[in-house]
Amino acid sequence: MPNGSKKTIFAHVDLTVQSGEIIDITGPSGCGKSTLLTAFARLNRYSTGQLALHGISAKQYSPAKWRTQVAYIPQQPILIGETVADALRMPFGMRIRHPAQSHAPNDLKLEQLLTTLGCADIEMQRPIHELSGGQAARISLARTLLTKPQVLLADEVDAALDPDNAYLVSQLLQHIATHEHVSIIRVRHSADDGIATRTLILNPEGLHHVNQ
Ligand SMILES: Nc1ncnc2c1ncn2[C@@H]1O[C@H](COP(=O)(O)OP(=O)(O)OP(=O)(O)O)[C@@H](O)[C@H]1O
Repeated sequence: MPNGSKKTIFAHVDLTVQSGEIIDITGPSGCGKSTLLTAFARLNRYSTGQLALHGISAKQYSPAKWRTQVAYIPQQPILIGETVADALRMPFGMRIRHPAQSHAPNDLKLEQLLTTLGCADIEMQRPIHELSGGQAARISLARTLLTKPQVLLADEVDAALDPDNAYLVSQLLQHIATHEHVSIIRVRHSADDGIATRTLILNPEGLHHVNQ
């Protein structure tokens, strides 16, 4: 707050997520959904609480190591480099890497990944500034998947997409959850796309079930 005072947006959030689950978090604008996802990713310095992955406390991880396992994907994809291939390989040039990232994948491997993920329509040498919003969103997801996170935090990643591209992104997320056993937590405002295993609503008292 401007005068230095503090305001609690929500409290008492208690959430356990299984491998391969897709959890949707909804709630009115400003209730703290993005704040919650950034807290899970240890990107929010104002949040307090306890996080663990497979029972191992987040305190055992450096923030950077934690984020290789618990990856936050913002609504607006940030792709770095000139081509799709550059953007996909970007994490492999970073100083802090997951062991799975020690070798940058070659072109063949990247092409196989894009095909597997239903992104074969996006050529590897395509300049990233020529990608549509939907294509950029899918490349952003593919890049994150290459680093083999265990949890994906997707912050309204389909909000700005047309129905066809939103459908492709939703299919991609379902594929990741089913075949890679990645746990996915999505913040969404859009209509139910049928892939969530649970939908939770965030309010000042915590997370509550909407369905089931
Ligand atoms: N850096 C900040 N400084 C002060 N207040 C902030 C900051 N970031 C967010 N807030 C406040 O925290 C609250 C939660 O914001 P957050 O973006 O998490 O909400 P949200 O539920 O994701 O909203 P939306 O659905 O509109 O994206 C809001 O009241 C917002 O004004």
